[in-house]
Formats: sequence, structure tokens, C-alpha cells
Amino acid sequence: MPIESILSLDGSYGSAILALIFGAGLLLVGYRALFHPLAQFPGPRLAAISGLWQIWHYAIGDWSEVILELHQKYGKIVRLAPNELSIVDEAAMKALYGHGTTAIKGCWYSGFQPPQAAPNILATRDPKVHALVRRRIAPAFKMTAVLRLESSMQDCLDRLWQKLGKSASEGVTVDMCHAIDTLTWDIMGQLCYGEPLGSIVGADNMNLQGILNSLMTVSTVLGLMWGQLFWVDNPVTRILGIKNPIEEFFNWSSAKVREHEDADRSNVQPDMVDHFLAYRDSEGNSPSHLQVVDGAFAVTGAGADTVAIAMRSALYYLSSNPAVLRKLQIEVDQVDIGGSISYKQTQQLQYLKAVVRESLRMYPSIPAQLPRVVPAGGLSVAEHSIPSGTVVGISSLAQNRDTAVFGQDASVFNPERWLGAESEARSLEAALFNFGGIGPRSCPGRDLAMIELYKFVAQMVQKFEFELDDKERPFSAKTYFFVLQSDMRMKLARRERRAKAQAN
Ligand code: HEM
Repeated sequence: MPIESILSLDGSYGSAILALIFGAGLLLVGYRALFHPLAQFPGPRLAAISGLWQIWHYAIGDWSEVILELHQKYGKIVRLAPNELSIVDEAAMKALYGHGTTAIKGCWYSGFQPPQAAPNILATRDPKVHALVRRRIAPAFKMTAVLRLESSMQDCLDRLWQKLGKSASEGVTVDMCHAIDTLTWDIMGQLCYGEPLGSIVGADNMNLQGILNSLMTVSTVLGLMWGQLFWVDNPVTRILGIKNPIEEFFNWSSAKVREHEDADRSNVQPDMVDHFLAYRDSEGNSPSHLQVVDGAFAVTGAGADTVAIAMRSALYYLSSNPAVLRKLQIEVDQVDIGGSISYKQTQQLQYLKAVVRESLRMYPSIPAQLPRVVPAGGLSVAEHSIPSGTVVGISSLAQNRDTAVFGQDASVFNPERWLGAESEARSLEAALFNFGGIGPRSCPGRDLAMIELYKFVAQMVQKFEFELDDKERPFSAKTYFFVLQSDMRMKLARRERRAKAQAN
């Protein structure tokens, strides 16, 4: 056959194939926009026809702003991707994230599963596997176990107060992003591995937080893409020696657990890794190295930055609302007898509790929707019926500002809303969505986080006057699962009243 005819044959095949692909693409777009079961729900047009719209916003880190604007513009239910909806609805929240839910996590979470590890507590989608993993780590999170570690927590806080006191005396502004990061990494290190980790946050030799931030960025974006972690973990990346943050963070956790396994720890205060190692299943079997690493990996990854964000949120709202700060100072001063305020003392401070709740409500550490798959039988939201198999999620940021629950001032920082009748506060509390609900996949670190938060805010207010250096631009923030904040500069001064109280 002459070469020309082969070419022409190839050419016409080529055109036909192109035309077919183009036609199929058009059909798919038309179907998704007009005939798909989710076509009835409002949302950006591009989001309805392709997942690329959401991937783009996840990649540029502006999802906090996007998800709020979407719900303000379109209402309770918004279409985020061809098969995904975001919902603001208290009843749906309970159905998806409450006790007894049968909604499993969406496949986005597989982007958080380290390839070489045991099933990860956050990423595992199978409820039976998850229940076993959760049981293994549960003893370390009991309130009694956590409270036993309060003095280690206080040591970390005292180190911070010393550093901040020095900056206050020298009159230099402090980057509260870095200062609080070192605190929460110190606490997390102390509680999980028995040693502070704050000094290695951002340090050149071991930028642990930098690795975690890259992990969050990579997993958040790749979780939405076909192939997920294959993009960063494949033969080519391995030959080229391209570093994969998930593997780096995993290897670091594995080495830390190995140190515990190799040491004689009979005479030390047990930390979380000790609790994980001590676990025995119903047949008396101890966990494998990889299973213990999974616990340590998840706790270190989830337990430091989330709390740091919440602490900064409280400082931000306090310094932007001087009357609230003043009222809190007066309350805190009543229990200030010179030493550091304990967790038990914080529980007598009703205004402190209101301030912490309100700042968590306004600025959640994990603001994006947490995707779940609608189970068999579908999900009813208001007058809509959402078919099974649809990916749906509730964003804490949008849910916590639902005017139907929190009133017309839902977007205003107002701690007073928590100070009404106890039943009213309880029902507001039940409508908050900060810790992933109260079901099987909710946050096991909630109590620990609240202890850290109450102690930090009470003691900061007890010891310092503080204000934002630049009120117009308090800090920078990008959202990659967590909100990654940077550059929050504050001016500090030691509190006069304390000096007087001590002199008396
Ligand atoms: C203010 C602080 C915190 C916030 C706002 C927070 C929020 C959350 C949320 C929303 C989830 C559910 C995630 C999802 O379904 O995708 C979660 C899960 C989780 N959190 Fe937290 N968290 C905080 C502190 C902590 C701490 C201190 C620890 C550990 C020491 C921790 C460990 C975990 C773990 C291991 C999971 C996975 C649970 C599972 O899937 O069974 N968190 N957290």
C-alpha cells in the first residue's frame, strides 16, 4: 500500500477518533449540566460539568472564601462538582456525622493514606477496619489519660510565656504564627513522644511542619484527582529522587516509634506512643510496628496545627474586639492568684468558655466540607431528596454561620450568644460543626484540644496585653484541609494588674 494512502487512511481514522472524543465530551457535558440527578441543584456552571473547577480552587488554597461565598449566593445546597454537593443543614449534619451513621467517607480521603503504611485512621474508608484502628488509639485519648499530662503541657506553656515576656520587655513585635506553632508542636511532641518538638518546627535541619504543610497541600489536591498519590509516588519520581512529603512524614514517625520500641520505658511517664504499644486486642495480640506508626502519624499530623489555628483565632478576635478582651481580663483576674491558671480553674470561667466557643465557631481550623457518600435510601435535606452514591459534605465554616441556627448576626463575633439560658447554649453547641460531629469519625482529640485552648487563652490574657500590629492585614491564610496561617505580628506588654496583684 502506497505511503500516501496509509497516511490518508490514518488521517481519516485520526479525524474520526477526534470527532468521536469531542462528541462524547459534548454529550457528557450536556448530560452533567442538564440531565444528571444533581442538575437540579444550583452552583457554578463549571463545577457542574467538571471536577477541575474544585481542583483549581483547592490548588490555589482559597477554599475558605469560596465555600462561604457559594452558600451565601446559592443557599443551603450547592453543587461543587458533577457528583458532589455541599450542604448547610443541622439535620443532615447529624445524619452524616452523628452516632449510627452509615455514610462512609468519600474517596478523597484515600489521598491521605501513606502507601507503605497500615490503614490510616483518617483515611480508612471501610467502617469495620476503621473501628479496629480507632479502638487501638482510644485509651490514649481518655480524659483521665490526657489530664495526667497537664503538667507537661504547662511546662511547654511556661517556656512560651518566658519567650513572649522577653519580647515584650524588648518592645519587639512577635510573629504569633511561629510562636504558637512552636507551642503546639512542643505540646504534641511531649504528649505523643515524651519530648518537645517545637524547636524543630521550621528549623533548617528538620522542617517537620514544612513537610506536614506539603503533605496537606499534596493530599488535599491529589485526593480529588484520578490516580491520587500515584502522581507523587511512582517509578519516575523514585528514579528522579523527588521527595514525597507523605513518605517523609511517615518515615519520621516510624523512626520515632522505633526509638520507643528500642528503649527501656519502665520508669517514665507513659506518653501516647506508650499507650499505643501497650494495646492488646481481644485475643491478646499486640499491635504491629506499622499500626503503632499509624497512630503516631495521625496524632502528630492532626494534633498540633489544628490547635494552633484555634488559638490564633481566639487572639485575633480578642484583639479586634477590645470590649470583649476587657471583659475577659476582668473574669480571668478573679481566679488569678499568682500561679498559672489550671484547666480546672478555666472551667469556672463562663465568659472564657463563650469566647473560645465563639472563635471556634467563626474560624474553624478545618473549614472545608468533609466528604461522605450518601448511603442506600438516599438523604433528605429540606424538601430535596439526594440520591445514594452522591458525594455530600458539610463545611464547618458555612454550617457554623447558618443564620437559621445562629440568627441574623451569625457572621458577627459575639460571645454573648453563648451566655443565655443553659438549654439555649446547649442547642447552639449541638449545631456547631468543628470536630467532625459526634459519630464514629469525629475527632478523638477534642478534649485534649479544648484543654490546650482554655489554658492558653486564659493564661495569655492573664499575663499579657496584646494587639495586632497591622489590623488591616492580621495574617495570611491559605486553606489546604487545615488553614495554613502565616505572619501574624502582635505587640505585647506584660499585664500591669498582675504586677500589682503579685506586689500585694
Ligand atoms: C482545635 C483542634 C482540632 C480540631 C478543630 C479538629 C478537628 C477535627 C475534625 C473536623 C476531624 C474529622 C475529619 C474528617 O472527618 O475528615 C478530626 C479528626 C481527627 N482528629 Fe482532630 N481536631 C482538633 C484537634 C485534634 C487533636 C489535638 C488530635 C490528636 C491529638 C486530633 C486527632 C484527630 C484524629 C486522629 C482524627 C481522625 C479520626 C477518625 O477518622 O477516626 N485532632 N479532627
